[in-house]
Amino acid sequence: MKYEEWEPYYKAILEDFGWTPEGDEAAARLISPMLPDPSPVLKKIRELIEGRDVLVCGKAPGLAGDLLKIDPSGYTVIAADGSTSILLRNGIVPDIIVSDLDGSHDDLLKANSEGSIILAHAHADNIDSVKKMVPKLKNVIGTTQAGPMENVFNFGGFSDGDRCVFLAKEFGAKSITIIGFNLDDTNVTPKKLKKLKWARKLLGVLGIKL
Ligand SMILES: Nc1ncnc2c1ncn2[C@@H]1O[C@H](COP(=O)(O)OP(=O)(O)OP(=O)(O)O)[C@@H](O)[C@H]1O
Ligand SMILES: Nc1nc2c(c(=O)[nH]1)N=C(CO)CN2
Ligand SMILES: [Mg+2]
Repeated sequence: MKYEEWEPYYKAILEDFGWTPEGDEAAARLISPMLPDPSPVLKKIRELIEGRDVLVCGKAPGLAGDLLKIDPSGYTVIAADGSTSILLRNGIVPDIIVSDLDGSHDDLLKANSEGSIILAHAHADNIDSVKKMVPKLKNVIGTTQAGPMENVFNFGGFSDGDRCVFLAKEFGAKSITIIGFNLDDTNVTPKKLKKLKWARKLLGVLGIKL
């Protein structure tokens, strides 16, 4: 999704959470010089997604059960952040992890060392994690929810799970199968529930009803 198309949703999210863009913009400027040349990683992402069946994994409690019903081997597996830990425990190394670095750092590093590409998302509230983790990662590109920079990308989407789906769309997936999502989960904080509501709305923009 082009930034011009994303921006109205971003503005509405900022307003809904009572945030301003400056913190996100500062985070993008912070991560930018920490990143290696994105071209080889972008090429790998395209190879992994374009024309391929993609499996997006969220971190809802149902993920482990959903994994019993599907054979991930025919898919490009994209993990939303915290779902990485559950996937690793089930013997699955995600091809790509979309993360704002608030899941298990050890599991993120383990998956990365075993081949997972990382999309590290910088926002106003994860600056310490960006500073700590990004220098330790390889095969990493940076993302932002604010205006993109030359090497800090915005493919659309807000929380890790919906950003996985926007990524799959952007890079031309043949199909997108979504597991480990429960957007009506009442067992979460009010802030998380608000993020899940946004996930439903943003997936709706892509024509995906969950
Ligand atoms: N019931 C659920 N609980 C948690 N995550 C869910 C659920 N259903 C779907 N998901 C997706 O799984 C992703 C898991 O990522 P993660 O737990 O790191 O959350 P996040 O996006 O960083 O949000 P937060 O800042 O609240 O942790 C979420 O972004 C969300 O889109
Ligand atoms: N400023 C800010 N941005 C976010 C936040 C958050 O907590 N604060 N959480 C997200 C979930 O992936 C995505 N973006
Ligand atoms: Mg996260």
